[in-house]
Amino acid sequence: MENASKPLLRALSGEALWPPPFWLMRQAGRYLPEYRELRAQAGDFISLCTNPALAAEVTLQPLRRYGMDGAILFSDILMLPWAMGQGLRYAEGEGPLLDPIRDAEGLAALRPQEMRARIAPILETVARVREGLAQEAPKAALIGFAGSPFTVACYMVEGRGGGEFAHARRMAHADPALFGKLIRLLVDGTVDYLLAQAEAGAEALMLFDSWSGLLSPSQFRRWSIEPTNAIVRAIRKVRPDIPLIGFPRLAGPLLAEYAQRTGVGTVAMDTGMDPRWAAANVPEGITLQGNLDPQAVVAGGPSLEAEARSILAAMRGRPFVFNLGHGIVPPTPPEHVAALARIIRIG
Ligand SMILES: Cc1c2[nH]c(c1CCC(=O)O)Cc1[nH]c(c(CCC(=O)O)c1C)Cc1[nH]c(c(CCC(=O)O)c1C)Cc1[nH]c(c(CCC(=O)O)c1C)C2
Repeated sequence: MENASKPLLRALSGEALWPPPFWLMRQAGRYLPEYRELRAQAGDFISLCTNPALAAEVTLQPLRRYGMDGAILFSDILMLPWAMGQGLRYAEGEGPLLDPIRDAEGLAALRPQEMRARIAPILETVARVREGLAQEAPKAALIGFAGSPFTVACYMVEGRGGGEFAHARRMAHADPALFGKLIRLLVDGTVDYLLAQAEAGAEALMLFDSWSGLLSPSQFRRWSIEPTNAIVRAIRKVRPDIPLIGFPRLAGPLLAEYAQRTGVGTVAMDTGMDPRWAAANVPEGITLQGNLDPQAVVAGGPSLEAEARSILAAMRGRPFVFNLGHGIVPPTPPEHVAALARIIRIG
């Protein structure tokens, strides 16, 4: 299937389509009973992410129910540090736990040279999802992804989520040489990882920068915009046309500078971003994506409809991909997602 016939790829490449294409962050996952069943079969989360048959199946599950225009590879941003040898486990109810890296010795213990071998099953998943889409959903495009260097570094230094990443942000100020070394390692690893996904069949690539909004403006430029721009330039040398989506969550007005300076063709808006402000301040040629509150989908009813319609109204006439402002949450009733899909399809 050519790019020309896939609405998501057209919108990501700058075309204003109406109704807009849509997909939803974390569209595969715990809110779906069929996911919970498969997850129970796989055992732990890392086993699921490294089992190509099961991970491909989980990736396709939401498309069967809702007909999204995009499938996002089922994996996690922390599979990159895992592939570089950092200890990682997912504790029930606690989220990811890593062996924290706080000094030069910790950083030197990583084994980036092993990354390619360890991601092999993830690349196999990408290839299987492409085959599955060709059979079941030929107009849907496959999105590959990675975390941005800063966001991944937050987890690598802190060892866990759930807070404000004080150790990571402090290291960025107190020892920028060490933090910069970690960021450079991640820039190189992310370029390799994303290009490998593209080679295996990913048709668009997204960088999740979930925590860059915690940074001061000067630190945001140094640790989010600059590394993202380095990744974009390196990918563009090999794949000049592959659509790239950046998601600098909680960036506020720095979203405009991120859009101008990183080189990504699409910026994703978080829940707090006013889509009218983004439409006025992000250059016209850049596609916008977002930004319905995931809690509106949990609630459903008139608020879901009104919120979705106001985003659609703000984005009309502009290259746009409808999505949420952050990931779907587990208590979301599956029928509310179906209602949302109907609202978007009407436009
Ligand atoms: C379903 C899932 C994922 N990760 C985690 C889970 C829950 C694990 C389970 O089933 O128990 C653990 C898992 N992994 C992570 C977390 C968040 C930890 C925290 O609170 O800091 C959890 C619970 C870290 C993570 N992981 C991700 C981000 C960036 C986006 C965001 O901000 O939400 C982040 C920050 C990306 C991610 N994560 C995932 C995907 C692919 C699926 C899809 O989108 O449909 C993607 C793109 C999948």
